[in-house]
Amino acid sequence: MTAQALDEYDYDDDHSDGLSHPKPRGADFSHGIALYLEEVSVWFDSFRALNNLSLYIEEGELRCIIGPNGAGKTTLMDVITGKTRPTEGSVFFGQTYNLATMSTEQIAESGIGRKFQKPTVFENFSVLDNLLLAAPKDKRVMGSLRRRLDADTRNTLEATLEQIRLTDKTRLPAGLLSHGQKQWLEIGMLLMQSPKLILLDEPVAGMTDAETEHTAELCLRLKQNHTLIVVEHDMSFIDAISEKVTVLAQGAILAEGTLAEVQENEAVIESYLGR
Ligand SMILES: Nc1ncnc2c1ncn2[C@@H]1O[C@H](COP(=O)(O)OP(=O)(O)OP(=O)(O)O)[C@@H](O)[C@H]1O
Repeated sequence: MTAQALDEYDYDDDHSDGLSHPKPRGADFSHGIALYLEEVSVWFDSFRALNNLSLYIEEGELRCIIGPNGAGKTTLMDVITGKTRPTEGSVFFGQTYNLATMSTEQIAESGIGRKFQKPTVFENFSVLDNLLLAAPKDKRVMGSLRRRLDADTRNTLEATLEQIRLTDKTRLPAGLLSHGQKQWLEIGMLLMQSPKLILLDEPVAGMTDAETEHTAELCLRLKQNHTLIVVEHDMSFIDAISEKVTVLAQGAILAEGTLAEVQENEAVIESYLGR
């Protein structure tokens, strides 16, 4: 019961303290493209992990990236989030942000959120406190004497708990959640930052079938308000959520299309899916 748990915090809809307004997100999607990579290569010494890769993700798209081990999927996510710099090529978030020149923190603040495969929630903290800790720094209330939530944060919290279906677990220490629930909590922690683009790295690894199904539903809900890139090996999950699928192999795009289309592609069958 969100309302009761949230009522333990003072409610502040007075924005005059200047802390209550979300930072404006500057990413300009006016051309309909959320993310574009052009002729990106990443060299690790003499090994080329990404090979002249060009990728365009439209605003509101849910793009699935699949491919064999070592194809370059993680490297691609690392390039988007600034963890790895492209050796060649350009990476833009909307029209505005040249990601190749920004720090990981600046990229996160610009509206790109990434969930890694392994959940990293604070196990001793409640679901609610994990979400509050993930709120942008100027909105955190944990250290303050008055546990005060501004209207925006409260609204974001309620919407997030609803999205991740943990509304009835707000007081539970995160360590007591199931593996799937921890993953959803971590997605919720991303949502507290109001990202425009969400990257999910193998979100259903280690999940039960029921959890996988719930995660597919969550991704489809997220798609209503976010652009998503999902890297996953689980084909039944991809089948449940996918529109356009990009198949990577040896750092380059092997095929792109619906899952059915790429599954029939001879090169994809040879290098990844098999017969
Ligand atoms: N820091 C690094 N130094 C050297 N080689 C690296 C580095 N990071 C990745 N690689 C290599 O680049 C290639 C692509 O790796 P990457 O992790 O991007 O693949 P992947 O598609 O995510 O694979 P998986 O499905 O197994 O996670 C691999 O051959 C990997 O060994």
